[in-house]
Amino acid sequence: MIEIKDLSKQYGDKVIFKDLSMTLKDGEILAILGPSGIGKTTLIKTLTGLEEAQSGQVVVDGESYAVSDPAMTSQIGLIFQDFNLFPHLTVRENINLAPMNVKKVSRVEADKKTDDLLAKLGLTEQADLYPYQLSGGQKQRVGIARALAMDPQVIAYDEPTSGLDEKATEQVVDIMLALKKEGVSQLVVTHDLPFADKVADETFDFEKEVQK
Ligand SMILES: Nc1ncnc2c1ncn2[C@@H]1O[C@H](COP(=O)(O)OP(=O)(O)OP(=O)(O)O)[C@@H](O)[C@H]1O
Repeated sequence: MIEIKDLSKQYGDKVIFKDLSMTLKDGEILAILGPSGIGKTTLIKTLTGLEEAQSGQVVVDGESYAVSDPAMTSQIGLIFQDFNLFPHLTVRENINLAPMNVKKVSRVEADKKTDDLLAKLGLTEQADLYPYQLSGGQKQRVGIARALAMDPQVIAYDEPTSGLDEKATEQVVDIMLALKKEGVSQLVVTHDLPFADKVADETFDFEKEVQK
């Protein structure tokens, strides 16, 4: 279980959210809903260490961390809205990169895990292609494989269906539900309500819950 407690973030004088708290249960999909510009992406960025919060704690399985503690942020795998794949690396190299560079896993071991993830996500044939050779849905799935390669406690998605057609959106739904079956906890920022309806166990309405 992940508990986010009293998280506050401002950019300069502008308060984005104050004393925000939420709980993500094991194996649950929590959808964070709210209008554009309200601070959903900022929340995901503070939880993954891309933005510093003013204050807040995150309790992971009973252990409490300051929100910016890399020991916590490294447990959350982020899937970016615009995929953020490295354009000069193949699909395989994109997925292998963090396990090899950060976790110091051998290439043989990294390749083995990457092959498993590619098979699971229906990307085996794309292993040696570059991002520009992929569809939007395939790029999204590479982003998911890249996050999963680091064995995170939680997967966080920022608007995973934006720019995807219906079929690619359905594939994201299927992947998220399959990961849920495996017990992966997932956090998803979205303003795609039909999509949220399909995947979410719980919703967090930013507008209602967040004080400024
Ligand atoms: N680096 C920054 N410096 C200053 N203000 C910022 C910065 N990043 C975001 N903001 C502001 O913070 C607010 C929240 O932005 P955020 O991107 O988190 O919204 P959002 O809810 O994710 O919106 P969207 O659904 O459009 O992505 C916005 O008013 C935005 O202008």
